[in-house]
Amino acid sequence: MPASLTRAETAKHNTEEDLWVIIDHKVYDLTDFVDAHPGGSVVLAQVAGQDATDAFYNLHRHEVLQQYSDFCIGTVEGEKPEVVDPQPGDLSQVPYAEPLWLRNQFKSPFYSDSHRKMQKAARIFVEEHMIKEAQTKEKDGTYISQELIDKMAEQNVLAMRLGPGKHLHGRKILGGVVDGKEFDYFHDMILCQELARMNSRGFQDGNMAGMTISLTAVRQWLKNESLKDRVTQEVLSGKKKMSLAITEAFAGSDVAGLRTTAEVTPDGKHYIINGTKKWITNGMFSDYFVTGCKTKKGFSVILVPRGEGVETKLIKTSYSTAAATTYIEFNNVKVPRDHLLGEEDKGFIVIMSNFNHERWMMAAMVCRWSRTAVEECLKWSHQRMVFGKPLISQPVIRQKLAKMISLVEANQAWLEQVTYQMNHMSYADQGTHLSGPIGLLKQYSTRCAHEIADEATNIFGGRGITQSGMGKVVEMFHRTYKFDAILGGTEEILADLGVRQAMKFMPKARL
Ligand code: HEM
Repeated sequence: MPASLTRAETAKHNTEEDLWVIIDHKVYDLTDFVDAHPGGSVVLAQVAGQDATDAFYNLHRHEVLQQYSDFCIGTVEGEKPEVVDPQPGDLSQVPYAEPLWLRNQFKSPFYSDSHRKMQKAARIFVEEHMIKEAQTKEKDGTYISQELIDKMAEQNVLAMRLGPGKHLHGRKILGGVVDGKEFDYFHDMILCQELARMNSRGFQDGNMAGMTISLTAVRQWLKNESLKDRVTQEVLSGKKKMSLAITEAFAGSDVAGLRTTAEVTPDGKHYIINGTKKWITNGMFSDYFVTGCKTKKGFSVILVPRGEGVETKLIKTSYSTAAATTYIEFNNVKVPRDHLLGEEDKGFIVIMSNFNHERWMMAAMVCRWSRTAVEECLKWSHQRMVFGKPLISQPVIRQKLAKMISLVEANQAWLEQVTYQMNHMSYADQGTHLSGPIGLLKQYSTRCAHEIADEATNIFGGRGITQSGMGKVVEMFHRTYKFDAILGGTEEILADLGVRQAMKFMPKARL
């Protein structure tokens, strides 16, 4: 039991040599921390012996108090802490901080008990095992630990990332809360949105994003069954890593402009691959590269194991190098011919069919990120005092919040509609009927993120452009939402795709 202390007793400890303060009805002995305090000793001396709740929350995130809880020596007699102290798995009580289906007052036709159990288990897993590493790696730029990969493999988190399918049958997910057979696109969406809560955009990609977008293609298109099974087993058990290597410095979306070549050897048994790839997520630590190449009469996709002639170099982008964004050089790399995905010269369909799931995942994640930015702004504008009043008492701030909330809610509602369609369509039908809507959804999500990041940064002011402290979440969101606007297809390409796909079904109607 923490000690019960009076305000009068606390007031006596009012010097730099003996310094207590009250924060949210709890007493903290900061005597041994004064010299180490990042904000310096002067500010602490100014509030020594006093209630420093407002001063503290104007300058620090609540998580600082959780990290330094050892300094707490008791609670003020007859008083109770008021600030919510979130525990792993908790839902946020801030309005609009969770999608409507997770709020007690609201109902949704899309979610079953199984989805709810999965959400809870995923949140606890992320909070207990991932957030700390994510935030550390985001800062120091090093890659995900094998320990975390092993933990994700053990709980089948890696397998879930590929979406629903046979690879999940017989697997128990997150300690058995969901059977692999019942896993659908809503479970998939929930996982994406819970992972996005790590607030570490570079690490988010560093966390096996390469596998998520390349093993799917191998499973769908590689004809050599034993090779397919072996690679799947190696990657889903976390022993090997892989990435998708399509983009080059010479060409991105226009596959026809790619210059990496794959020439068949005179005996017809191998390809010899030459060329370069750029911005390849996870390339630095990948063992396999699903690589787009020019072949005799077109474009082909080939599974290239790391080996002689493959060289990888780190590229620094505006998010963390934890993503392991890579420049790759293939110099006379010899690969057996049965490592081809689909048909030779017909690789376009392999890449195109793979894009839907990737783009939809990105839309789900960026929507969740946008929501986190809204939550941050609601909390901040509620607690921040300006001109003697909370920031939220300014009508201009409420207008900004109204716009941000509306964008997020509209985005989530559309995402759920598309997800429902995915649950009720074959993979092939999704290619025909959903690639347009998914393209539009992704470009809309990132356009919304653009607006939200802009407003959120202005609400946070200087803190919104500072990488530590109160505005760090908004700062990262503003700096990194563009990755979602570019990776997997730029907004312009996707908007165009959406309209062109729609025109394919245009009847000969007249006004
Ligand atoms: C339990 C008590 C406290 C702890 C553990 C603590 C810890 C910290 C930490 C870790 C930082 C670095 C920035 C961050 O991570 O947010 C910081 C910054 C700061 N702290 Fe504290 N602090 C405490 C109380 C206070 C109080 C009572 C005041 C003022 C009256 C204060 C004033 C500041 C200031 C001015 C900064 C610099 C903020 C900035 O750069 O924007 N701190 N503190």
